Amino acid sequence: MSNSRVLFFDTTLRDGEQSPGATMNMPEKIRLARQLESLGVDIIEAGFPAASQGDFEAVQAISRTVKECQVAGLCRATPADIDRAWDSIKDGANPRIHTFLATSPLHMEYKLRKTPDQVLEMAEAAVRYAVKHTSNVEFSAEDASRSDWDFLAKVVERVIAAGARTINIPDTVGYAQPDEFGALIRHLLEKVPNSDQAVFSVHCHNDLGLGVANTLAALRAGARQAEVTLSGIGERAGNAALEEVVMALNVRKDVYNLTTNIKTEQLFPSCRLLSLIIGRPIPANKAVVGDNAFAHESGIHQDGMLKHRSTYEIMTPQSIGRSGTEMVLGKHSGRHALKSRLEELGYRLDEAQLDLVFQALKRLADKKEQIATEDIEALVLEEIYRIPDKYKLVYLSVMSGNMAIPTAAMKLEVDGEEKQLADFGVGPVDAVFHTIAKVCGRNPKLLQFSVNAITGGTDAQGEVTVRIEENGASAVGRGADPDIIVASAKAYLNALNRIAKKQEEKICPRP
Ligand SMILES: CC(=O)SCCNC(=O)CCNC(=O)[C@H](O)C(C)(C)COP(=O)(O)OP(=O)(O)OC[C@H]1O[C@@H](n2cnc3c(N)ncnc32)[C@H](O)[C@@H]1OP(=O)(O)O
Ligand SMILES: CC(C)C(=O)C(=O)O
Repeated sequence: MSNSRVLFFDTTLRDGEQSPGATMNMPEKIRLARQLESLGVDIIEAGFPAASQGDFEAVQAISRTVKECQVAGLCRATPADIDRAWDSIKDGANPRIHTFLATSPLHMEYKLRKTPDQVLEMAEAAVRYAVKHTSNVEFSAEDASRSDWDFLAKVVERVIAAGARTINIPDTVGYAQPDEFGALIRHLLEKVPNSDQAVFSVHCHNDLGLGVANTLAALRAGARQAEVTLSGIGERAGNAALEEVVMALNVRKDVYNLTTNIKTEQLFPSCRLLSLIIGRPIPANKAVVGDNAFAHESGIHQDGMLKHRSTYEIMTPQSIGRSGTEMVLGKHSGRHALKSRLEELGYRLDEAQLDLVFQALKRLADKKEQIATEDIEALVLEEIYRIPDKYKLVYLSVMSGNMAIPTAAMKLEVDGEEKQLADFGVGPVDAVFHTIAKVCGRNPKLLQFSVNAITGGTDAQGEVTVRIEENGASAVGRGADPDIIVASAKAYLNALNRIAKKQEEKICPRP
C-alpha cells in the first residue's frame, strides 16, 4: 500500500456505543456496519466481545456479514478476553484482534496496580498470545499521551517484536495538544527501531475539542491509521469525527497529500443513519454534516454565494452526500437572495415589487424565527398580487379569554380615511369580523372560515381563508400572519375588498 494512504478505522460500534444513550441493538449494528462498508472504511471495530453475550453475538454477526472491511474486536490484555474476541471474529473475511493496555504512570499505578515492568511483560505476552490466532493484531497503549515517551517507545518496540502489525497511540482523555501529539508520533516513528514493521494509528478523544486536530497532526507526522467515529460520538465528549478528518484531508490535499478509501458522498447518509438509530439529532452547527453546514443566511454571504459559491463554501454539499446549498431567507438576508429565491419559485418581480416583498420579509423575520418557502409565497400574494385595497388594516388589538368578553379594537383605512372602533363578539375572530363590518359599513355573511398553519412549529405563519357573501356577490379572501387573529382580519378585509371591487366593476364596467 502506498505510504500516502490513510486507513480509516471506524469505532462507532465500539467507542461510539460507549457514549451514554447510544446503545444499539443487533439489527441496528448490522445495518450501520453495512453502511460503514458502503462508506469505504477499512476497519470496523464492531464491539468489545468480552463485555457481554450480546456484544459477542453482535460482533460475530457483523464479522459474518461484512466482506469488504476488516472487522476488529477489542479486548483487554488477557488470554480470556483475547480468546473471546477471536471467537467472535474468526468467521469473518478479515478479522483483527485489537488488544490494549494502559502505559501511563497514572493508569499503571492506580488502575492496573502494576509496575512498568509488569505492564511491559503483559503487553508483550498479550500480543504473543493474540498472534497465535491471527497475524492481524493491533496493540493500543491506552493513555499513551500521558505516558513517558521513552517507556512508551519500549512498549511499542516489544509489541511489534511480538507480532503486532498496528500500533495505536490513543489520546485517551483528550489531553494532548496538536503540536505535542504530532511530535510524539514522530518521536515513536524515529526512536522505535522496528517502527517500519507496523502501521501507526491514533485514537483521539475530544475532551478539549481537539480530537480532529490531534488526529490530523498525527497523520502529518506519519501515522497512517485514524481511529474515528461517525459524528464524533464516543465516551465522554466523544472521539475525532470521521467526516471531519476525511473532509480535512480532502479539502486540504495541498497540506496533507494523503489519500483514503472513503466515498465522501456516503458521509451524510452514514451520519444520518447513525442519528436515526441512536435517536439523537445531528447538531445543526455540526461541521460537515450539520443542517447549517451548507446553509447561508446573511445577505452578504448569500450575495457572494450567488456570484461564486467558493466565496463561502470550501466543499460542495454534494461531495458529502447532501442535495444542495440552502439559502435561508431571514432577517439577515439581502435582496439578491430574495430575488433568486423568487425566481426559483417562478415570480419575476420588478425592482419596486421586489422592494415591497423585501420589506415585508424583514417585518416577518422580526416576528418569526424561520422563514419557509410557503411564507415567501404568502408574502408575494399579500404584497403584490392582491387588488388595490379599499379597506386597509392600520392596527388591531384583541382581548379574549375565559374571563373577558371578546373585544376587538381597531383602526382601518377606508378609502384613505382612518376610522377606528371597538366592539364585541362571541369569540375573538367574531369580534374582529363584526367590528370590521361595522367600520366599513357593510353586512356580509360569512360562508367559510379556515385556518391553515402554512409552516410548522408554534411560530408558524397561519393562513386564514374566508368566503363571504353580500347582496348576491361572494368572494374569497386570504390573509397570512404569525398571529392567527391578525391573519383572520387580513383575510376578511381581503374578501371585503374583492366584493367591493366586484361591485365597483358592476357599476362602472371595464371598457
Ligand atoms: C479507553 C477505553 O475505551 S477501554 C474500553 C472500555 N470498554 C469497556 O470497558 C467495555 C465494557 N466493559 C465491561 O463490560 C466490563 O468492564 C468488563 C466485562 C470488560 C470487565 O468487567 P469486570 O471483570 O467486572 O471488571 P471491571 O470492569 O470492574 O474492572 C476492570 C478490570 O480490568 C483491568 N483492566 C483494565 N484494563 C485492562 C487491560 N487493558 N488489560 C487487562 N486488564 C485490564 C482493571 O485493572 C480491572 O482489574 P481488577 O478487577 O483486577 O481491578
Ligand atoms: C482502547 C483504546 C483504543 C481507547 O479506546 C482509548 O484509549 O481511548
